[in-house]
Amino acid sequence: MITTSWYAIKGFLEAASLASVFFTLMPLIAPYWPVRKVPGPPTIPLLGHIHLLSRYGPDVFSVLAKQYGPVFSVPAPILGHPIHQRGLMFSNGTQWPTMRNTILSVYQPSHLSSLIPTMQSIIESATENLPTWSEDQNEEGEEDFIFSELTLKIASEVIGKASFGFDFGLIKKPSSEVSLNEEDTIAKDFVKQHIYSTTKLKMDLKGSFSVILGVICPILQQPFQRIWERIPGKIDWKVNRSNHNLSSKLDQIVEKRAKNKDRGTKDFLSLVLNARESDHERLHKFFTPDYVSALAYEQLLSGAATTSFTLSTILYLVADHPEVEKKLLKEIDGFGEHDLIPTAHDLQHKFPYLDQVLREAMRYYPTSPLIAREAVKDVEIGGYALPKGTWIWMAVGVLAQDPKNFPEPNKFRPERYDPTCEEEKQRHPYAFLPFGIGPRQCLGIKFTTQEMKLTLIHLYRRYKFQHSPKMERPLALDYGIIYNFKYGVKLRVIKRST
Ligand code: HEM
Repeated sequence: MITTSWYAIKGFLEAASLASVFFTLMPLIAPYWPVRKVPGPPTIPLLGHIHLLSRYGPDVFSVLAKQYGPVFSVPAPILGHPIHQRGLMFSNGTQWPTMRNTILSVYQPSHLSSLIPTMQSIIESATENLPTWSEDQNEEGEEDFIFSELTLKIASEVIGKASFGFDFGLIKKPSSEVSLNEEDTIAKDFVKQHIYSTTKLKMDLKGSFSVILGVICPILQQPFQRIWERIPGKIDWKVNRSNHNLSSKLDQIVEKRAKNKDRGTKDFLSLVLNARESDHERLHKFFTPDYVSALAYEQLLSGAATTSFTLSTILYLVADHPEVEKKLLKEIDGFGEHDLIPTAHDLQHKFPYLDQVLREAMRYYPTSPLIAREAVKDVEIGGYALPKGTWIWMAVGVLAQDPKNFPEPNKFRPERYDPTCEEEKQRHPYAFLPFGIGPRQCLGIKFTTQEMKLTLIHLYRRYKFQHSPKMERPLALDYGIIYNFKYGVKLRVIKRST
């Protein structure tokens, strides 16, 4: 049976691979692409449907957000590709406001603060035995550590607990603590399949003939894909099989949880299932089992790689800026004894410099360099006439490099976010958009900020970090729907004496 979750998963993989193929092929295709003129002064050349408004500065975004926010929806088709529209990320927007309001409770401060012990225990288990390096160690015996792999495990495990209520088993525990029931085993197989789909298979997809064809001639992609899916060994066949496995595991998880009436309210999946079983008939209609699977899976898709990427870039950047490291360690040490776990209130108010470091790292390496909207009717924005169906790609990454808003944009300087400094006061309010903007802004902002701060405080209380000699410069990135590291962030871990 074809399920919504299947579509959401497939959609994500295809969108991600299409985006990376797009970035690779665009410079080659651009000169031959028919350029369409939009009527109305001043004219913007549209490259097919692709349109980078960022060139025109943040003012366009403010118009978008203030006047037209509600008429924009996340585009279902990326590059004209018929991705299914019901998955959350790819939702066409008609049902989404109801969904968003319902699941918003999961992201409320009271629920988030109750997640601190869970997050903290995952962070502690994951980081207790890091391979450390000391100055007197010779180069032969040096330990290099691919930090981005660790942060991905932490971020996935946190989502596993917070969203699915499972221990995904990505972080090793003493064998005496491990006892697997049937649900744990399904959860482990599920996350293994997820990692395979979003890493190895996604990379393979760049070599998929149907995906490349989809970029050049979207109309031909589906028919070709259908043929390739039937030929064992072809990439489309592998993707199809992997999607099927992933989808059936996810459906099993949801089915088992739905049967469990003592599920409680601790994780996202249980909360959504409780909402479905509540008295609201409308919610019952919306939250079909397939939709619940897609929603839960999207937590993993949108929350793990993004958080992991940002955490790793912070460690990478701070390791390269001793003056930032010194200031940060002073703030963290000044908070209190090293075993004092900060509360949600502490995290929000007592680490202002850590806040600035986080923001500057997200400006320097934004996880989502592009955010898309589709005009659902003809609109005029900032004097530009955009016909219905136009895709508007907000290039957050380009904005974040604009020297008008970020003087010396190539410098990593967290102090630029100090609320008392002129640069911060004068900056355009929409110049910094790492979490998007408007009614479809990231739902996980508070969740991820809490998780990242807890992780960084725990790490910097115990360790300092240096770039490994094997760390490439500049950092090599893979371009897709979100950025990723080409070769990982390789660091040396140095135990702190205090
Ligand atoms: C550093 C970490 C993260 C970054 C940089 C990030 C960034 C983003 C961005 C740019 C968007 C699109 C917003 C727009 O179109 O205006 C988004 C959407 C979303 N994010 Fe995040 N995100 C992060 C972590 C998380 C986490 C941890 C979760 C969940 C636990 C999450 C859940 C979501 C959801 C559900 C959406 C879709 C919202 C909608 O369509 O209405 N994100 N995120």
